[in-house]
Amino acid sequence: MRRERGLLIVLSGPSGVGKGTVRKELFSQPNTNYEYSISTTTRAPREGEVDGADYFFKSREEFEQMIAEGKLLEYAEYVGNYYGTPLDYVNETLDAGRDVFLEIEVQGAAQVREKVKDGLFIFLAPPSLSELEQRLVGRGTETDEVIASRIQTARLELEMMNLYDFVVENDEVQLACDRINAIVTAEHCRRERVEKRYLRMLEGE
Ligand SMILES: Nc1ncnc2c1ncn2[C@@H]1O[C@H](COP(=O)(O)OP(=O)(O)OP(=O)(O)O)[C@@H](O)[C@H]1O
Ligand SMILES: Nc1nc2c(ncn2[C@@H]2O[C@H](COP(=O)(O)O)[C@@H](O)[C@H]2O)c(=O)[nH]1
Repeated sequence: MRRERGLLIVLSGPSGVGKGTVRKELFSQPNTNYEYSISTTTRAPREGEVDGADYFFKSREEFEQMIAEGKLLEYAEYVGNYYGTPLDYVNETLDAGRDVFLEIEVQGAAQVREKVKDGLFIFLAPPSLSELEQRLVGRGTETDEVIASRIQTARLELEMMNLYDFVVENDEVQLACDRINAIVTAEHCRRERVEKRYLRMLEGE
């Protein structure tokens, strides 16, 4: 029997909105059925970050080699560093019938949108721009200059939210997780219904 391909779930949104926080909370819940795709980056590890768990940390040369060899589903240069999604892991996991969860910035999400027509695209939005800035400042991982650059980029990114299937506000982490889980569940139901309708139609031919 043919195994059904998994669903590719893309969570995107501006830096500091809480994508990583929401993703970690989602994956800490025992009933979560998604597989997280670990990205590769040329950014230096932050304190406490582990190679192979938070990111696969690479040199620019290594990353450019991966681009040249077609090993990335998407990649983007974001505020001075490369970030990308390893292609093989995504394909192998989807082929095994498991859902894959990407947490990526908006340029990369736009590339995936072009390539994976049946993906599920969710934009995580902040309650306000000032709250976004407070979160970036409060995280304390970037210099003032980088924060200013990320806020400037965020203004452009927010304009792209209408290109997504769903916009989820991250006012409270648990609420945002509940909304995402509800969207994924609904998407599974919708696809199942469409497939069943097709099967009935084909049987009637
Ligand atoms: N709902 C929330 N309410 C208040 N603070 C939040 C909320 N969600 C996340 N934060 C805080 O905002 C900061 C940024 O969150 P996080 O690092 O998850 O953002 P991000 O979107 O993954 O950023 P980046 O894209 O730069 O990796 C963190 O300090 C986090 O604790
Ligand atoms: N296009 C991609 N963007 C990615 C990927 N992995 C992470 N990201 C995004 O980059 C920014 C910055 O991340 P940070 O860890 O330096 O704060 C953030 O928006 C991430 O979501 C990826 O594989 N592709």
